[in-house]
Amino acid sequence: LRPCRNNGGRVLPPSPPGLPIIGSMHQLGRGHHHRKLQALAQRHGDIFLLWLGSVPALVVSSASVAEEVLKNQDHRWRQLRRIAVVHLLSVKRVDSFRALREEEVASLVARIRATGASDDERGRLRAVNMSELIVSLTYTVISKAAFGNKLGGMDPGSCRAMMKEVADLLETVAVSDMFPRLRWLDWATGLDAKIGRTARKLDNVLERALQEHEKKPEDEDEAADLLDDLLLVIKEGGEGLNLDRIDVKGLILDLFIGGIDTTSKAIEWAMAYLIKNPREMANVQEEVRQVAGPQGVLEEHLGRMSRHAGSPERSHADTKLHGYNIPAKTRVIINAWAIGRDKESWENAEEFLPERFMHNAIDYNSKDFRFIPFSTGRRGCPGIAFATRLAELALANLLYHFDWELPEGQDVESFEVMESSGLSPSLKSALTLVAKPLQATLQTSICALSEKWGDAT
Ligand code: HEM
Repeated sequence: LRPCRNNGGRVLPPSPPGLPIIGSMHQLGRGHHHRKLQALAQRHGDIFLLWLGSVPALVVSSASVAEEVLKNQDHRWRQLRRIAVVHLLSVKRVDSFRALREEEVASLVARIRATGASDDERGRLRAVNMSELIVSLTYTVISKAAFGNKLGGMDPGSCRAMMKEVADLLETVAVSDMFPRLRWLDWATGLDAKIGRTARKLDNVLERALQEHEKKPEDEDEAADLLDDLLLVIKEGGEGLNLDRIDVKGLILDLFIGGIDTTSKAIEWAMAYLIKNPREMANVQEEVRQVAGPQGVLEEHLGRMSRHAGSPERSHADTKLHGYNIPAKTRVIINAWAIGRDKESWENAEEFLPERFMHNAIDYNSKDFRFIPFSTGRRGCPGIAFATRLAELALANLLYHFDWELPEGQDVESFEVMESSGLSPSLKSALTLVAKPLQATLQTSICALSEKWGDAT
């Protein structure tokens, strides 16, 4: 209808044909939006406008346009974000949690051994739900880092259930997101009430954790956690700080929402792709086992491995991008998934080739816009060091301590590495694997050798 709509002399980006009232919403369907947006970009270009009801959204699908948006178009700067970057998630502070990470990863390995141990007379190992164990690892590490060993007096099970409620709400599309004038419909459908209930529950938990920390005597022996740090920053009041309780609770909640699922899914996806690509699995296991010590992988080993890796935004004012006029309040969707698979940027874009990232050839931390899992610029992820340290340590230990197989009846060819729908998609089905402990594997090889060569071995 309007490949290059001219709006009062202003040239808007091209947009797919829309329907009355709903605009282009029907093009998005119910899930896998990153794939649908990629297909639309193939037809309409790296930068196009999508009408979500009456709300315009600019979709960016190439590294060069993403660079322009993230570097130059974003002038926001938030005080809270600065605290997260400078005080809570700095490399130095992340270093200080090394013992916590190593302890929790060792406990993950022990849990896999225990859960997967054989319970039948043929000595067959049991399949382990790795998705569940991995998310429990990231949840424990982040909550202990944020609230200390007592987890702010929270019962871990109910806290996780509550975080799931929050994540589900974040994925719910409110009518008012698409049609701001129909805000009353969110009240009528009960969405407002549901949000209110979850917010109150969340606030109670965070308030309790906050009060416990405020009561804590200054000379208490227990090591400081991120909530202690935050209270100290506020007390010292530097940098013109003017934060209230809601800000403090909001920031801690951000760490939970931003950190737990993202990091566990990164580990889960890496495991799934390695299972699907046995040659890559063998290569990376060989390297991990050469570098690690007898106890497994410690953080000091990671740097010696060559495979070690060194919400919609809104434009606030009318602006120009690639020759197009972008009206104020347009949402911006950067399809990092499509950018990471762009054939212009990547050879064999759809293939799983970890060698691309060997020796840190590609900088995923803001300099190379062809690969931006953590976004970049002032909206970029402040938890990048926290996430990569934990994910690398966990993954390296999983690969060191076990050989991995699919459960009986499944084979690599039919194993589907496919994502679910949702804000940060996980695998469509939980990752269930058989973990053969290293010792058992060695023993099996020795037995095989003995059979082959007889007693001489
Ligand atoms: C592999 C793991 C992770 C990935 C892929 C990831 C990715 C991202 C991305 C793409 C954003 C920008 C979202 C936007 O544009 O609105 C973001 C924001 C954020 N991330 Fe992460 N993240 C990860 C882990 C973590 C961890 C472990 C933490 C904290 C412990 C964390 C804390 C945050 C926070 C607080 C924000 C919001 C920043 C702001 O509002 O300015 N993330 N993350």
